[in-house]
Amino acid sequence: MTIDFYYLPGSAPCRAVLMTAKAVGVELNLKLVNLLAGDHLKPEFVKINPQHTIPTMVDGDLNLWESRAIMAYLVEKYGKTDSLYPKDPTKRAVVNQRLYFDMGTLYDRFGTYYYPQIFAKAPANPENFKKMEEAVGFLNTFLDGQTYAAGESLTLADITLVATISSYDTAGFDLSKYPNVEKWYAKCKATTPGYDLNEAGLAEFKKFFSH
Ligand SMILES: N[C@@H](CCC(=O)N[C@@H](CS)C(=O)NCC(=O)O)C(=O)O
Repeated sequence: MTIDFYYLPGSAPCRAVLMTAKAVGVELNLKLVNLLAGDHLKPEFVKINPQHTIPTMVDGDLNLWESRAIMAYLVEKYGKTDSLYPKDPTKRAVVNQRLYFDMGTLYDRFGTYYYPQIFAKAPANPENFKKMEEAVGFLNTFLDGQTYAAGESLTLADITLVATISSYDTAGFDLSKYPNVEKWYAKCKATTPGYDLNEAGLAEFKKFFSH
């Protein structure tokens, strides 16, 4: 069965799903959605996802959006093991905490600081910059004494967080003040399946920050 995947290579949540699919060994039928051309607002796409966001996945009767929900679905439905999203409630709780932290805090604060500058030519807001620094500081603390974001092995927490942190890096945010994050980031780059797909997407993403 074909899994349709509506995406843009540069989008951080899309990059996270691409890496997850690679890690799980699932092939996605890639369908580009050009946000700048308004593809996501066309009736045929709104019919699939009324919220008109990417990433969006269609697998049989299931239309699914929200990157972290898609990632969890791919592992649960197609993963040969549960290592990326452990079934054990205690382990899964920690992975979930990191997934929600990424969505509600780390990635959210990135968008709050950078996107008005990029898309609305608004001036930088130093208060929002401090919030971003605080969020990366939280991640640095979570990583104290452990190799990966939710313990000693790679999980969906790392995949979503590395998509976000690589966006910070690409935007020119200085990670050198966060040694645990730097070490973990290097480890993720070397060990996350499909990290090359993230790199390729970042090349697109970078264009927004180059002028
Ligand atoms: N929390 C969502 C965020 C999705 C999102 O905001 N995607 C952006 C592109 S990166 C988008 O589709 N924007 C167009 C819109 O909201 O209409 C996720 O993780 O999937």
